[in-house]
Amino acid sequence: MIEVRHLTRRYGATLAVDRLSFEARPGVVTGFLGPNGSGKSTTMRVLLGLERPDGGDALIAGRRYADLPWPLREVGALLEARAFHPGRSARAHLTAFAAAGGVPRRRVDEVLELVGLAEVAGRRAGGFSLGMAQRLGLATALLGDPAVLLLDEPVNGLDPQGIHWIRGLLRGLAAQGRTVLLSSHLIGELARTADRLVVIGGGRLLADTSVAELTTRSSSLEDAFFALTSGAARFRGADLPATGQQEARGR
Ligand SMILES: Nc1ncnc2c1ncn2[C@@H]1O[C@H](COP(=O)(O)OP(=O)(O)OP(=O)(O)O)[C@@H](O)[C@H]1O
Repeated sequence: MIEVRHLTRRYGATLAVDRLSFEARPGVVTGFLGPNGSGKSTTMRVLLGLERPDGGDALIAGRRYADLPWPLREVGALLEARAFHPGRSARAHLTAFAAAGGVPRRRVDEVLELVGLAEVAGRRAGGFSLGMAQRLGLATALLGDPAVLLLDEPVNGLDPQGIHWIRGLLRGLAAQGRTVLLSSHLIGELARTADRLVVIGGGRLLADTSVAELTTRSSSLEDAFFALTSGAARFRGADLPATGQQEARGR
């Protein structure tokens, strides 16, 4: 479970996240959608304890990241594709991570198999294509067998076959009861993978809705996205979660 409650984060004069509230629940792929610069990565970085909020809370399994006893086993994250030492092999990278996070070593081969990197596990990760690097990032996220996954634009660099594969993987992980939060600025891509969509713009919640509902209310998903992000949305209010509605009513 992920809970973001009235989260605010500023960078100087820029209000990157503005009293944002939403939840991502177990068993569901939640798409986190917004144009470039809308605050998605900032929200994820706060959830992962990499940034401090100026206000509000960002909780995983009811706790702030810093208060999780075994973070690697509670939450797996993919923020940047090439977050590894280029001279290390994929196996060495994962083994070092496993040792640091208290994860049994046998899990390394399991995740290499899961992401389709078993055959190249001994190669220098610095020579990996972007698609292979994304797979290694996913393997790292899955290492601790976490109940919560936070993935920032995970399909970047993947070919159509890779995108198809990652969709199946993420849906399978949600079907096992995990919480999956998946960010993108592309609505079409998210709609194929996610069950629910949390849409933000300018750091604020614009809609919290199901893909099915958004589809029935608009002539196309792209139209719905443009309507929402241009401020012409009619979804605001109707689809806001209870906390957001209370806030909108001035509580
Ligand atoms: N470290 C930082 N210092 C200053 N401003 C920042 C910093 N990080 C983000 N911002 C600003 O905060 C706002 C939100 O950025 P953020 O990266 O969270 O958006 P995003 O939705 O993830 O965008 P993208 O889809 O391009 O990744 C932007 O205006 C950005 O310029």
